[in-house]
Amino acid sequence: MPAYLEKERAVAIEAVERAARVCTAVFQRLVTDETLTKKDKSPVTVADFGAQAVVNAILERHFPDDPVVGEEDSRDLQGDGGRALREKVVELVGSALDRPMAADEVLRAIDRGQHAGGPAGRHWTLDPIDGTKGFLRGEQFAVCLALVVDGKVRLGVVGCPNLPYDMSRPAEGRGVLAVAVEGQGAFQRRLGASDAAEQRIRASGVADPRDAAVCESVEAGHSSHSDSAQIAQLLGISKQPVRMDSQCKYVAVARGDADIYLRLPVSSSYAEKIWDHAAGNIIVREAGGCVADVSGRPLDFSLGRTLSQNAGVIATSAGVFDATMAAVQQTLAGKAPSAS
Ligand SMILES: Nc1ncnc2c1ncn2[C@@H]1O[C@H](COP(=O)(O)OS(=O)(=O)O)[C@@H](OP(=O)(O)O)[C@H]1O
Ligand SMILES: [Mg+2]
Repeated sequence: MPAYLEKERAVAIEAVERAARVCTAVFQRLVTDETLTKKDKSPVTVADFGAQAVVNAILERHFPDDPVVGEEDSRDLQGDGGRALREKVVELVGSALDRPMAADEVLRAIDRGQHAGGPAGRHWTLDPIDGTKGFLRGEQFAVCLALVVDGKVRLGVVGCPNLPYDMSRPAEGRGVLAVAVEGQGAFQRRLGASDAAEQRIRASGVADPRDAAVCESVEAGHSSHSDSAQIAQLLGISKQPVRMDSQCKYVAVARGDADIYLRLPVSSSYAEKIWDHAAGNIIVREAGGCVADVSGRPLDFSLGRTLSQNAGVIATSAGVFDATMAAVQQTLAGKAPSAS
């Protein structure tokens, strides 16, 4: 008998692999091109659309009835105004899939990502480039794909083209694909190696919070750096936090590079998007770690396109979860994030 979600796991890995190749190709071709500065946002736009089209086309081929909650839609690619961008994306998608695709097929593939999500049945959720700013800087970004069944994340794949495979031996190459299926543990393999061997990954066994390493967003607008400094102080942590873009932070906790990921709300009006957390969430949990929001509630993926009943995210290895939550609550007590 095939293992639970065996086909979905294989297809999701293939889709993330191909989408990651799209992103890397765009980066090499456009961001490093002398005519474009890294301030130019167009490379990320082309890669975002291209990666979403590629993943959605692969999902449709294997699972035609499964809807997708994806970050992008095709509006900017339509009509005369969208022609230049559309042509670039169509060419990119054709070469990534090894078959030409007509423009309307590409737009339709992108728009398969417009599902509303919710509690019933199956849907995929996709962030074609998570950490767009990291992508443009040539630092960390990730292609993230997850399957939600009956409101719960059951499968997650995070492709991290720029993450060292082994943090203690960075010279041995970059490119990590992390994958987890509910009940089956979390694994990593080398991104870009089709027959790559998989290695089980586990969150750290750190028990004393003073020994913990913290990671957080690069952008202070996405997670409060001042609150995290206060939490680290309460926990007796002297090491500086590692700042990294994207769901690579979940992978860092899942394989013990870091022990605590803090995402501390800056504004009470921002609702986290499910595609920014679904895949990373199951990878950390299957690696033996814990994930909750700043109130200690589990993340609720059954409510549509956002985590509307959660605020922030705390992901840690199991041994430091309680202490971290206590420090988070002490720090945030009586401090309402601004409503702007
Ligand atoms: N205000 C606010 N608060 C919290 N999160 C926000 C906010 N605004 C945006 N985003 C989402 O953050 C995603 C990037 O993830 P990170 O914050 O972990 O990385 S980064 O350091 O900011 O690059 C980023 O994902 P991408 O857009 O895919 O890069 C956003 O979806
Ligand atoms: Mg994102």
